Amino acid sequence: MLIKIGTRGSKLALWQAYYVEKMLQKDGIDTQIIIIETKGDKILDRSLAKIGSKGVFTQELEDQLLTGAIDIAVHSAKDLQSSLDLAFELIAFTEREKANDVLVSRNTSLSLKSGETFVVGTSSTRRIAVLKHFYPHIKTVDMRGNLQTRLRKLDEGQCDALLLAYAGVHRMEYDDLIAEHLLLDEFTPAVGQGSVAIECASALSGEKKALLKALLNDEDTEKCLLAERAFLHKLQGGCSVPVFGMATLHAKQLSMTGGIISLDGSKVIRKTLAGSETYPEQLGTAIADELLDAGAGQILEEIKGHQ
Ligand SMILES: NCc1[nH]cc(CCC(=O)O)c1CC(=O)O
Repeated sequence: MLIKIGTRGSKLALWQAYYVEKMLQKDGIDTQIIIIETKGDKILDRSLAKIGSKGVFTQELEDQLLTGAIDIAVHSAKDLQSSLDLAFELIAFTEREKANDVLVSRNTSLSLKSGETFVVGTSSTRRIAVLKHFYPHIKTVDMRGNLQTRLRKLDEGQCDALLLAYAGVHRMEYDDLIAEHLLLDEFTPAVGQGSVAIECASALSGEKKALLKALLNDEDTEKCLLAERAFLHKLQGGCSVPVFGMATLHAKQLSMTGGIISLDGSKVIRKTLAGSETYPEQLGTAIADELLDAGAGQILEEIKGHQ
């Protein structure tokens, strides 16, 4: 059997595609990697919030799923919208890498905790808001582009450090530049961070779907991601809204922390609940409901007014 794998062309995206390819090849499946450029790759001079985050990294891949030019699209799970069109399905989530954020710099003695003032490059509304809340002495500059572009900007002196997902830094083998691992209680990651999601057209054959799920899906990660994505869906957050959420599964106990932070970092609402691993979506939805009861709707309105 041949599986055609669609991916964006950045180094991190290709790492993810090769990772998936290796898992398939191990079981004797033939593969072909097809690189597809998305709007998010082409437009680098505007923030994601301004482009309109919906589908910026996924639209062109979905177009090719429909034509059959590719069988699967490989995504960073956190780049995916919280709900897909009915014509598409997520059939697998790969085992999650450590989900925390890291501070990256050529000067690895830098630390947010030190109280020293320095400039951090990031364009994530979540990371900017969390910095303002916990580390108001830190200055930020907007920084988009793939990891290699950001590192170049760091080397050009546009900032002293970057705030990035550990998963991407590790996969690109930049571990030596990690100055600090950030706490999950402060920098709770974006929904899906660290996992690779496999999308297919709903019309893909049942045989291919079953095989792909069997070879690529990590059930524990899937349960966590289902909870997180239900949470995101209920709060209607795209990747440009500073909503965060992370579920974990220990000894069959599913637990999740989810929250929202205002853009200026002044208001944070965060809840942690435990739930049943059999119904992960219920847990995500319950956390979203608790946040809405605690005033999340008002923060969401403020953010929409801003963009
Ligand atoms: N928004 C871009 C993006 N999408 C996925 C990752 C990192 C890897 C991952 O979480 O799977 C990154 C870069 C970053 O946030 O540092």
